[in-house]
Amino acid sequence: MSDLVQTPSSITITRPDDWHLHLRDGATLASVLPHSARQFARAIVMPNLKPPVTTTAAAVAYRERILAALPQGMDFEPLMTLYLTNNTQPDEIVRAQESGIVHAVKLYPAGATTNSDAGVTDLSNCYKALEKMQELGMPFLVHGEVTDQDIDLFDREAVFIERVMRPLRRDFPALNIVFEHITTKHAAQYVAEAEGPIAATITAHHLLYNRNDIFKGGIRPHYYCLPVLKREEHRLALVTAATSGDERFFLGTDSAPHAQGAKEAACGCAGCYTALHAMELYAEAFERAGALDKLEAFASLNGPAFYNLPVNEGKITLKREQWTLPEALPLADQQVIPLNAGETINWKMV
Ligand SMILES: NC(=O)N[C@@H](CC(=O)O)C(=O)O
Ligand SMILES: [Zn+2]
Ligand SMILES: [Zn+2]
Repeated sequence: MSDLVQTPSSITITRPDDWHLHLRDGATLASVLPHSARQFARAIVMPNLKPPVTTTAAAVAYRERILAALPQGMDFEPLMTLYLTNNTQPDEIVRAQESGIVHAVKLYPAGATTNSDAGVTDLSNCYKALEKMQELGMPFLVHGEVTDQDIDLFDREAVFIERVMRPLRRDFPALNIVFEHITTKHAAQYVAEAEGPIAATITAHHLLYNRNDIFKGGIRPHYYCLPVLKREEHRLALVTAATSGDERFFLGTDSAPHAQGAKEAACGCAGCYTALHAMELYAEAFERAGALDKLEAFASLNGPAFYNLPVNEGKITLKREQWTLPEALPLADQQVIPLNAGETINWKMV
């Protein structure tokens, strides 16, 4: 008798959601939105536009632009977020909560990542707003990296846990927190073991790749994102967390479109574009871990439970079928190079 587990040729799960997505705005939004709307029923939409989405009024207007850009016949619900600044007032949190369309507030430590210049320089500036969020049950989404230039780039997430996350959670033990796009064994372990309301999103690329992939045969800018890919031991810890069934871990693609020229540059932007084929990449990662049976919890059930939203009604099917990704996709009047451009992958969403 063989103990080899046969991979199923297809898998059908509840329609998934993307709990961390960059849709941008204008013509770029129109280019990328159909990809996400095909893959996901809903998405937590990141507010790091230029200028950032710092008010409920701006979030309402942005949501309307997203819905206006949605092709006829597609069914997709954008879940809006506010960009926290040093000056965000508790009143703004109340307005956000009352709007019914803002589902979270996002922390960008100033200078940590793309369009974070208006971000928070010190969380102590935000304690009134955080108190209000805790009181109202408004989730706080955290880009968890310190920005000190004297901290090694690869250590910034682990240092953030000690310097920012622990004090934050000590001072606001009932605040609902999502540690966004975790990349280290330190973050995975911290989230799995912490007491109180905390969860984490994990991208497909952090489940599939490690930092060697950024430098395979030369520098590969399309594998550069923040937080940057880490060592293999960290990737393995993320796979263990995602496939554990622990409801604290759920799907967030962090698909982040940048024009080809902005990535293939002397100072290239951070962000991987996976909106076209995200579920296929997650299926690949879960299959390799022998855990396809855990994909539905991670992609479709754990996120709604954390955000206190209903689970989607529809289903999607992923087939074991090879297909080749395009070399490039239109992005406004330029193009975006998707992750895995020109490569053949093993799963296909029907
Ligand atoms: N992840 C990235 O590398 N980039 C994101 C910003 C972010 O999520 O930190 C972007 O907006 O391009
Ligand atoms: Zn981020
Ligand atoms: Zn992001």
